[in-house]
Amino acid sequence: MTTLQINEVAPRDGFQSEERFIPTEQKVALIDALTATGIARIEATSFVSPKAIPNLRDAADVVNAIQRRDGVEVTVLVPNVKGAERALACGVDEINLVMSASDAHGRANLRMTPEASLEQFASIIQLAQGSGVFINASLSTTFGCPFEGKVPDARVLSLIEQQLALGVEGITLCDTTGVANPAQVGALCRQVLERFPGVPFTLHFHNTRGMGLANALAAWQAGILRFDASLGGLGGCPFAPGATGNVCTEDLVHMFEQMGVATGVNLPALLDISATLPALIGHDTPGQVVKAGSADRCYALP
Ligand SMILES: CC(C)(COP(=O)([O-])OP(=O)([O-])OC[C@H]1O[C@@H](n2cnc3c(N)ncnc32)[C@H](O)[C@@H]1OP(=O)([O-])[O-])[C@@H](O)C(=O)NCCC(=O)NCCSC(=O)C[C@@](C)(O)CC(=O)[O-]
Repeated sequence: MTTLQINEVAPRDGFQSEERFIPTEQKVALIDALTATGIARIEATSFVSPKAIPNLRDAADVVNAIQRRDGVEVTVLVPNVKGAERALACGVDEINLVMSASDAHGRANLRMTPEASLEQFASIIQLAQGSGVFINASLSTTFGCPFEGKVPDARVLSLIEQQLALGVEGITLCDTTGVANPAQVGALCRQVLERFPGVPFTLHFHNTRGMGLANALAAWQAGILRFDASLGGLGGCPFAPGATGNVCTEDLVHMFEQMGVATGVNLPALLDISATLPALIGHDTPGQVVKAGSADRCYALP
């Protein structure tokens, strides 16, 4: 059976909305620990406006300081050409472009409509030509928008088609505010896999309404093998009202491993790192397995 690919996004999606600044060396230490657990990819930071996201103002310092490990790709979130120039200067493995499927979230988050984002993508792909950097694109509000409600599948499919036509190589479908349900996820995943064979699709869920793991399961049952997830369940887009944490990495890994689906990730190591998060960020995390222990945990008789 194919091993799943887990993309750890806590250093980006998780830290972007934390109130207190996490010192650069602590970010680097966390990333270095995470890349030793068997994850396929780490979203180390984002190259965005430091005024908009002060906690990631040290993006270049983080990318330049982390250890590079064979088999673990370093990706960074990029919204525009300025971000791409900064990312390319650091020698990342992947650029994860971001745009929204809905106009209103696009404007709130990126000050761009989807059409304007696609124009940025075209310039960035030109800029990255010959660099060997993989171009992924994350599509926010794929399953619904906090301002506009349901986003029609036809719009999502059309935007995917336009991204691919520009030269985007991989696509992440994002449930920004945790509105997706497993039936909806299964149906859309089957559609994209059938319509765009060979394109690596990743699913990015937020657990805002407790449907994150169920949605990941539905996506896997439809044939998806790549998942974004965030250590401790941290995360959330600061420009999407009501957004809360991503599906928790250790809970996701635990679920799949318990089902006999290989993730390649060392769960005990991940849990050890997750247990250090509250001290790092100054508050508890929503992760569950770190508190309850693995399902095969047995207690001593009273
Ligand atoms: C949207 C923009 C780019 C508009 O940037 P803008 O159009 O330049 O307008 P602005 O007024 O916001 O710009 C403010 C300042 O930032 C500068 N700037 C502009 N871009 C960059 C850059 N790349 N790197 C460094 N600096 C930049 C820009 O030059 C300007 O500098 P000033 O003239 O004031 O000195 C900016 O406002 C921004 O970066 N916002 C942050 C967006 C963000 O990080 N959102 C959260 C991440 S997306 C997310 O969480 C969703 C996701 C991916 O997880 C999936 C999901 O669940 O949906």
